[in-house]
Amino acid sequence: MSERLNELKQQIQALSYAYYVLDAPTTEDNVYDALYAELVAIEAKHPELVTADSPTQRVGGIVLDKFEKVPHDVPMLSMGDVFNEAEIRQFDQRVRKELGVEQVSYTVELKIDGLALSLKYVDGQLVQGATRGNGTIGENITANVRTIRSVPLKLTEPLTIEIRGEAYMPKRSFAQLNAQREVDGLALFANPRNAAAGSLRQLDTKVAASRNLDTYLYAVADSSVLDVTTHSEMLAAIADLGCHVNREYRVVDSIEAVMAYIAEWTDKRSSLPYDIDGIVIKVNDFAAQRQLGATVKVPRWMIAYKFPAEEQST
Ligand SMILES: NC(=O)c1cnc(N)c2cc(Br)sc12
Repeated sequence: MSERLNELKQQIQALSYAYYVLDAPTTEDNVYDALYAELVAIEAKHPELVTADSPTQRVGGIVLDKFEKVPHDVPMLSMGDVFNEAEIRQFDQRVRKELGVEQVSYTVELKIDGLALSLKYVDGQLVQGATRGNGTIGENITANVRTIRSVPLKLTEPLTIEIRGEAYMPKRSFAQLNAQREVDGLALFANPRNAAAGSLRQLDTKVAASRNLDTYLYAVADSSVLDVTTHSEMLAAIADLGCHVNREYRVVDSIEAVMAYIAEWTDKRSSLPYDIDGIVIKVNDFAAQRQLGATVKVPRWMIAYKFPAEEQST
């Protein structure tokens, strides 16, 4: 029986990964539903065989009375914002001067307009999900994070690692949620970011599970756990571990190429199924990042170019 149970868990996990992480469903919903129903039935008969990484354990039906505070051993820093080309060029000049080089490789990424998230794994098992909080103390929202289908409950490797990123609500989920709140006479959320934050701060996990949240993961608290020397290699490594990584990142070798990427996504951002509020520009090489270091509040090797505030439609 436990053999069939493990087979079902692997099959369901593979289908769920394809659907929620690769955004490429490989089977009809009814096939998934039948496998899931069989797993639920076997676990109901053999509760001793239920494991924390079973797909049935995502919505625990837990109602907390509060969120406990948890420390971030490695502070979750924010980043400096820039608003125009001149400031981007100043960043590039400072970086090349401090590194003593003519040319620097940058990783450019979409800045997801969501809520910063920390995911701690021990031997590959998800043991804690937390908010950024003030950067050194966050809130333990593990029960809610487990309900996000793109968050792996178990990594493909038994690593002990802290992976960070953004939880967000897709635009379509936001529109559906506000439409239902309108019908129910409830206050509407102002934007998907507030809706995602409000959903993850729900004490009732069933509510969080109903909000169709998603994640894009883009950092590791201690990259020495992985055999990587650059940010782009790290992104590929956490994608291989089963994390949802945004595919639009690029490695570029000039600030001109950074500008071109910004121009491209300034035009295309409204067509994305999720909100972005800027472009993140990072020195790609980890040794160079260490050489540049950080101020008390922000790293000196990355900046966020923020899009101009959108005209509010009247
Ligand atoms: N890809 C990234 O690095 C990224 C994307 N979206 C965000 N909201 C943030 C925030 C920080 Br801090 S980094 C980052």
